[in-house]
Amino acid sequence: MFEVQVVNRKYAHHILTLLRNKDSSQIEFRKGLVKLGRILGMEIAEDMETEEAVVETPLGVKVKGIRIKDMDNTIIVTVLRAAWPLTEGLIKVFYNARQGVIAAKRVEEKGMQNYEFEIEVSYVKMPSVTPNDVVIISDVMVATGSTLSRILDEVVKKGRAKKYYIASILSTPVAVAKLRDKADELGVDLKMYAIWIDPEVNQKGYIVPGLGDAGDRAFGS
Ligand SMILES: O=P(O)(O)OC[C@H]1O[C@H](OP(=O)(O)OP(=O)(O)O)[C@H](O)[C@@H]1O
Ligand SMILES: O=c1cc[nH]c(=O)[nH]1
Repeated sequence: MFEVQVVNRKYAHHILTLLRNKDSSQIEFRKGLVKLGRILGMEIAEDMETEEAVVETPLGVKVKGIRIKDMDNTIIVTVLRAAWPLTEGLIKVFYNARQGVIAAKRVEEKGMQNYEFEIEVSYVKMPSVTPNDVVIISDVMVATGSTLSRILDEVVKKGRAKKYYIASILSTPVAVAKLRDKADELGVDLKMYAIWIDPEVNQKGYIVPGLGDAGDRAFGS
C-alpha cells in the first residue's frame, strides 16, 4: 500500500520558498531544513493512533490526556548527507526514536536511463526492526526515486516494520510512481510526506524548479 501527502501549511511553504531562493545562505538553508523536519514530524505524528493516558499533576489532580502509541517505537533512518538537518527537526517530535544511518549515492557518471540511476550504498547502520516498529526514512530530495527504492531494500533487510514513512521536502511524479511499485513489490505499508511535488526531473536528475543540490547547499560543495 502506498500513499503520498503534501503538507498544506502556510508556514511550511514560506520556508520552502526561502529554500528555493538561490540567494539563501548555507545557514539559512540548513536551518530551513530543520524547521521543515519538525513540521514533517508533526504531520506524521498526526497520522498515528493515540490512546488515553491518565497522569497526576503537581497539584495532586488526576487528569486524562492522550499519548501517541508509537512514540516509543519509532526508528528514524537518515539518508546521508542532506537529510541530516531534516532529521534534527524530526527528532524534536520523535524524541525517543532509535536511529539508523545509510550512505547512498547516485552513480551520476553512468548517467540517468529512463529516470533511473544506479545507486551505490557505502554504509548501513541500523537498529533491528520489529513488527511493532514504525520506520521514518528522512531524505530531502526524492527526484527519480532510485535512491529511496534502494534504501527501502536495505531497510527491510533489518526486519519488517508495521508502517514506513518517508519524510521529504520535494518529490516528483516519476518518484511517486516508482515508490508505489516498490511498496507493492516489497509488500510494505508506505506513506510519503513531502512539502511539495514538483513537476519535473531534468536530464541531469535535478528536480525542477527544485532547490538545487541540497547536500551542497546545506554543507558546501
Ligand atoms: O531520487 P534520486 O534521483 O535517487 O535522488 C535523490 C537523492 O539525491 C540526493 O542526494 P545527493 O546525491 O545529492 O547526495 P548528498 O545529499 O550526499 O549531497 C537526495 O538527498 C537523495 O538521496
Ligand atoms: O534536485 C535534486 C535532485 C537530487 N539531489 C539534489 O540535491 N537535488
